[in-house]
Amino acid sequence: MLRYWTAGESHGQTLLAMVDGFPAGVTLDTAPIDADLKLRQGGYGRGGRQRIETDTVQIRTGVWRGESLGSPLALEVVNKDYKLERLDELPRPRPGHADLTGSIKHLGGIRPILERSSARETAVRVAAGGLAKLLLAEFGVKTLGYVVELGGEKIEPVPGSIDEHRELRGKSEIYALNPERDAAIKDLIKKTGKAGDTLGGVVEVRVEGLPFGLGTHAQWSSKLDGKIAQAVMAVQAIKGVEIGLGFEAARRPGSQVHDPIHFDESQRDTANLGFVRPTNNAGGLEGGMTNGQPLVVRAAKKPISTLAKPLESVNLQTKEADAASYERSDVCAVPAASIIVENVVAFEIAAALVDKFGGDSLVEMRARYDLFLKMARER
Ligand SMILES: Cc1cc2nc3c(=O)[nH]c(=O)nc-3n(C[C@H](O)[C@H](O)[C@H](O)COP(=O)(O)O)c2cc1C
Ligand SMILES: C=C(O[C@@H]1CC(C(=O)O)=C[C@@H](OP(=O)(O)O)[C@H]1O)C(=O)O
Repeated sequence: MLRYWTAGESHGQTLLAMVDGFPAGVTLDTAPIDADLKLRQGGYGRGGRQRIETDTVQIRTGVWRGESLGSPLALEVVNKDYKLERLDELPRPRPGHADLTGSIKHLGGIRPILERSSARETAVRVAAGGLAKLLLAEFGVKTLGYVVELGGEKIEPVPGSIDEHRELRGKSEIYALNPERDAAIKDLIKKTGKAGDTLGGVVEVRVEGLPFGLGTHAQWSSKLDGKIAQAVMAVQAIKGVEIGLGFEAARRPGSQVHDPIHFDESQRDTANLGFVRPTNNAGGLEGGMTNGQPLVVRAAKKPISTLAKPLESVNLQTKEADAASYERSDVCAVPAASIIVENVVAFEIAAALVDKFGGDSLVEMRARYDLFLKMARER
């Protein structure tokens, strides 16, 4: 079973992800993981913290001569802005953040809560997802996350392959796939920030090259749609998850939702085994299993809760009305969220791949993957 946990405070010494169940024999190149970490720090609208940090991953355990050992991996991203001595401070709780509820739940202060609830922790979730993507790449699986809506403005991707789209995302400061929209959306973020406010948006993740049958129909807790929904909803500030048509499917008759099944002999040797679908409204998942089509997941991110023009709050000692605390903050982190959501989805897919094909070693996984494709084609 491939799984991970994270540890670390936003302004603590370091952030850690412990990854368990990762197969032996995978070449662990940290360059693509560092590239993801850099993207996660970027995107137009990020605040002052990102000028302090330069995130890179160190793989502390589970690696020998550049290859995974099949033992647990400890991934580390060190914080530069280390200042935990401020744990005793008592800021005013920010509406929308974990401050008020966390401090009551733990019968303590706000700072210990904000230190751990902070999305700084997503640096090591992205690192764990980046590691998972190294495994996925061995099986020809490609992932991409990008922004499709920001501040209520839809940003329709221009047509293109996943590789062309990766290039487009690389050139966009808002990580969208429509270069004509960048300037206006950046302007919107700038104006909103100047007004002391913040913006949310919608990100989409596409995954291509998936074989049939990752996940299962047989047990609720192992259905891949459920696993993906949990991983994505557990990203800070994500408030909704859709797979394929998502909520729109509820508004249409069945004939305009379900994807007809055709067979194309020329695609028999690809991951879809020749079963092609003229539409992909299911977003690549039927019955909790991948169905040979691209996976399409969308996530709604709420606006940042820390406002430069703070909302009403309460002084927790005097219980008197006072403005919520503000030091510094992102104005918009939707582009960063597209990378985070991509990587948490990638981890769940890698976990499902390990479940299906065995996670002891890459060579065994490959042999079992090839055997499965052969048996599925010949059945
Ligand atoms: C990439 C990213 C950056 C974030 N930056 C901030 C920030 O600068 N200030 C803030 O108040 N919230 C920020 N958030 C959101 C909070 O972490 C989040 O709203 C909070 O932990 C409460 O959790 P919830 O929104 O999931 O209920 C960010 C979220 C993400 C994904
Ligand atoms: C540090 C990161 O994001 C942080 C997420 C965050 C929050 O409340 O979630 C609050 C801010 O922290 P700070 O008060 O130190 O500026 C963000 O910068 C990061 O993503 O690397």
